[in-house]
Amino acid sequence: MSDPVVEAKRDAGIRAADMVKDGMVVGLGTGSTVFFAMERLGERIRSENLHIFGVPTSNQTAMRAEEYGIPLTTLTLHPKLDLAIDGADQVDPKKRMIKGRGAAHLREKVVADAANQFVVVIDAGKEVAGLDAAVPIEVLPFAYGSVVRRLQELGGEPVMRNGVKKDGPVISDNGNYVIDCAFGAVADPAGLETAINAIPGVLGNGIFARMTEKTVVIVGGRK
Ligand SMILES: O=C(CO)[C@H](O)[C@H](O)COP(=O)(O)O
Repeated sequence: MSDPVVEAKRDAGIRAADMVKDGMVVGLGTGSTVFFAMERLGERIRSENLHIFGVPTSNQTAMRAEEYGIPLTTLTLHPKLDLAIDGADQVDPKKRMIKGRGAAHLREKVVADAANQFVVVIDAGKEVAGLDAAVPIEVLPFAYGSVVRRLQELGGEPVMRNGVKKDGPVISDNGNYVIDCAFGAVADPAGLETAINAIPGVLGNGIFARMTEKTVVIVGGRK
């Protein structure tokens, strides 16, 4: 029997991939929903002779792109992208979101920022009335202790993200630590995004509250 959440993710991914036009340069996010979009892009490359390039946001996405036959490029060669496709962990009615379950949010935000349009693919379970998930924060290992103290001063409860099947901290694709910091209900997502980023040693955080105008949310299974 098919899983309705998986089918919703597949539907969202396919619909996002079908927004891609010949000649586009596309940001490729990270996560199970984006991988459905990438699988579909690979099929379109073969069946329609679609010519596109992708910019991957993680090592895992780069490996999937190879598997699906999506040619890759870099932000150095293509600093402006036509669109970026990515998943999210929570999305509110104003299209503000929390990302970073996969610890790829730093590169995901860089790639989303570079794109003319940000296409977010989710299942309905990701929709929330207000953001309240712990915020993933990528941190320079040298600054870990002082960043923890600053996050506590902001009212957060920072927890080091530890590995699964690996002892000790998760090391991001960029060689840094990841802190998950709960703030309860986030009343001002844009303000909190800015306040966290202002802490020396923070490299990026998973609140995406400043690109809502160019964001399109596709909820799988819903037209
Ligand atoms: O932010 C992310 C990775 O850092 C993912 O896009 C987010 O966690 C959604 O993943 P999935 O599509 O597997 O539910």
